[in-house]
Amino acid sequence: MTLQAIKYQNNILHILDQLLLPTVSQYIPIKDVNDGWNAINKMQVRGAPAIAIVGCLSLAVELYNKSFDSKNDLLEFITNKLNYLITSRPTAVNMKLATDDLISLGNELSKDSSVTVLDMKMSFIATIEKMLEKDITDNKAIGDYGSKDILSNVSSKGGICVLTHCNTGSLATAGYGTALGVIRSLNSENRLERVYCTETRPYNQGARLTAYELVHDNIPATLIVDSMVAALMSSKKISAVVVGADRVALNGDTANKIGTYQIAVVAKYHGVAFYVAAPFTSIDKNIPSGNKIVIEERSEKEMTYIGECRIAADGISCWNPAFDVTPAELITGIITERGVFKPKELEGQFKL
Ligand SMILES: CSC[C@@H](O)[C@@H](O)C(=O)COP(=O)(O)O
Repeated sequence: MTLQAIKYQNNILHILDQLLLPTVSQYIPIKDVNDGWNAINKMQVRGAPAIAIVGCLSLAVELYNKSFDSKNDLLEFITNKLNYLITSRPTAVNMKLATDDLISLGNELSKDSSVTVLDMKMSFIATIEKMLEKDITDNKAIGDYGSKDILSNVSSKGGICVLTHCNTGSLATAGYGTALGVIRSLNSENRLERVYCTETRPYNQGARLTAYELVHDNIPATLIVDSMVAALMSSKKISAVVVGADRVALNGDTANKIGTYQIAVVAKYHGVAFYVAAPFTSIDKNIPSGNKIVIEERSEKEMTYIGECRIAADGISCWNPAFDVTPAELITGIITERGVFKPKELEGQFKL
């Protein structure tokens, strides 16, 4: 059975509480946008695509039981709720792009006199529900394109070793995953000898979540500490690094989990291909380059404690940026549901 971070049926939404993983698997109900905002902000759900899907579904659940006097009231309601959801976490762009799409749908429907208030409400709900399905289809396409591209650049016909960072799998998406989707595809084609996953300090998405998914799916995997990446590349044959993205700028600069940038630098030094796997819903065509990306800074408690146990010296000050930006020049390819692009080819995709 595949892992499911998001369970949605008949307008009832539950999410797997990722703060409790890997020791406890517990689903919690999300009954409205406030619950959605809190779950995203506390990182009970995380990962750029999952943040947008849960945020939007929390709105769908709230909308379902509400009635509106006019289409203007409905549009104002969803605009306010969506703009609130965007404030839950600032770096991933997916929630913002979903907001723009839903508001422009609202503007279109409000002008159409054949559409009733109820039609408009149901149309929002149906559009949001489709996000779940589309994310899985997109991830499978990412997996196929990515595995083909990686394999086309290796001479061996046998299994290869890859490295990934953070969690980009079923827990970060509607299912299958982006970078982890590429790894799943390599594995299902019997071309994966081993995936190495980093612990991903300070929140440990790699040790807690990616390792959990890999063990659950019987994928050959080895956990390493973040500071072992250079040693790994100098002592083992790593064919590629595949990571996800929270926001890709138009020039290909990519914000992803803190530590991604240093892995890209080390990969360049060792001549290892470095791929970003991300759906178009993670590409921000309004940002020309990575220096315009807002980087979320999180509580120092994530660094100074493990659970309730303090591990850092009392009184030390901390800096805890949750993401960093990998410059486009370090990226071999951006794997999307429409194919694999060089960073400089990305802009052209928005002119088609
Ligand atoms: C498919 S998930 C891609 C990214 O969102 C992922 O790599 C990542 O950085 C997640 O960060 P997180 O802070 O856990 O939300």
